Amino acid sequence: MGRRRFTKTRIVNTGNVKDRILGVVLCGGKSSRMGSNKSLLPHSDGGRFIDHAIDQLQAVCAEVCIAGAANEKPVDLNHVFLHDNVAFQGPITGIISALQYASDNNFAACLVTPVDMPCLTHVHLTTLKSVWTANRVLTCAIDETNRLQPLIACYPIATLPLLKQLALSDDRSLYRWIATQPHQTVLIPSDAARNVNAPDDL
Ligand SMILES: Nc1nc2c(ncn2[C@@H]2O[C@H](COP(=O)(O)OP(=O)(O)OP(=O)(O)O)[C@@H](O)[C@H]2O)c(=O)[nH]1
Repeated sequence: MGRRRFTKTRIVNTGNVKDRILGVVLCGGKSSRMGSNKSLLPHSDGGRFIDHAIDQLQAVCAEVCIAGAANEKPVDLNHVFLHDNVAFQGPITGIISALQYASDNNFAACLVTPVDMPCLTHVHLTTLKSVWTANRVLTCAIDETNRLQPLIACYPIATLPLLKQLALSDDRSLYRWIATQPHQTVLIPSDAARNVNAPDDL
């Protein structure tokens, strides 16, 4: 009798390709509290944080890219890597680069996730995507404490000029900005939105 081979379950892209959503993993920043690049931390599923984030987005998006600083690109990944045009200006820089790339390549929106939320899965992203698809307005996760999670969100291409303006303004808070915009929210468990910032969070 032959030995049974166990292979990692492949997540199938069940999304409608016509939706043309670009998945974006935000992996820039200083990781100063962690003291090392959070993208490369080992995930309990066997890969690294960045592999986990890519896998989850790949399940729901037509294409996945990575947005970060030039020196952060893991050499083994073939995904499009969008370099921040200004270093360490926060995640808004990565979202703007991704929306620009999405606009140039005929995508309708960017589904953004941070690299440092290891419990966020394609199940949450599928819900976010279906709510986006229903109305096609800025769609942002909220956790169980009712807090907006701007780094788990679907940004339509039309938000690109607005975000460019925001990046130049005195208050660059995505959190406060989204609250002023037409948007819809999707409830996700607080555990899914728990981010890992420091070694003690692991
Ligand atoms: N592309 C890009 N992503 C960023 C940038 N700053 C933070 N991020 C990402 O946004 C998410 C939240 O980052 P934070 O925890 O606020 O910041 P950090 O730089 O990772 O960590 P600290 O230095 O400890 O604050 C993570 O996925 C980061 O990789 C940036 O300047 N550019």
